Amino acid sequence: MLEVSQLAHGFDRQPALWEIPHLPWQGLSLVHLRGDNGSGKTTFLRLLAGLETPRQGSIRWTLGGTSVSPPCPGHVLYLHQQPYLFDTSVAGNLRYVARWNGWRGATARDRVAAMLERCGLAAHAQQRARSLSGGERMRLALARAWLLSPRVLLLDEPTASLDRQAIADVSTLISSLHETGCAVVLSAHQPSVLTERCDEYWCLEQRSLQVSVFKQGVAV
Ligand SMILES: Nc1ncnc2c1ncn2[C@@H]1O[C@H](COP(=O)(O)OP(=O)(O)OP(=O)(O)O)[C@@H](O)[C@H]1O
Repeated sequence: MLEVSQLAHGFDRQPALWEIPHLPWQGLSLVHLRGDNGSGKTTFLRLLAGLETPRQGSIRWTLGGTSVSPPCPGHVLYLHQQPYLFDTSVAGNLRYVARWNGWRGATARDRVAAMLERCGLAAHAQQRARSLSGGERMRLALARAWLLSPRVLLLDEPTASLDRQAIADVSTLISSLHETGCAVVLSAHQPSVLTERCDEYWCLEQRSLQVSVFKQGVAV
């Protein structure tokens, strides 16, 4: 699903943050991207989403049998740690996506209502999205992404600054999304219930990417 070749990226005249000769990924595993502060995790995720253009090398996503370079709008989504929310109600944020999807009338209403329930936001439907707590904001951003049925979600520190309950809630949602067949790469500094569920680790260190894969807790 993902094929990265000879990738290198840096800013201004600085040396490359890292060099990644080859990274193939089938998109089935739940991936935890880790690395020290400044190792280039956000930059890597933004490159995979097509929000930056690599200095060198190529990134190809295979979606529905077609190989494409990012950006892949609606298919490969990047979610920032403090996701942008439209300045309207919680339900309004989801209705916006419903319209984008071409849903109208009862179809749109039912799907928005079902997603609000699924993400535990039904009681907040009429609240202004920007007044939500950090955990609720992330759940709304995930709900909005989910309505788009993306093939890949790239999550930048989705549980940073959240308390234990909010981490558990967000983690459950991300796992559910992953179980629907959406490929997920998430960056996180702290181990959490979410990172413990990951079965593949991409570690940016010493200007390179180390990959470890686990099956039933055993490295393969
Ligand atoms: N637009 C930019 N212009 C110049 N330098 C940048 C830019 N974006 C990132 N950098 C630099 O690239 C390096 C990697 O940044 P990045 O945010 O990708 O790291 P990170 O691993 O996500 O860090 P953290 O864990 O602290 O969030 C940092 O030194 C940062 O200052």
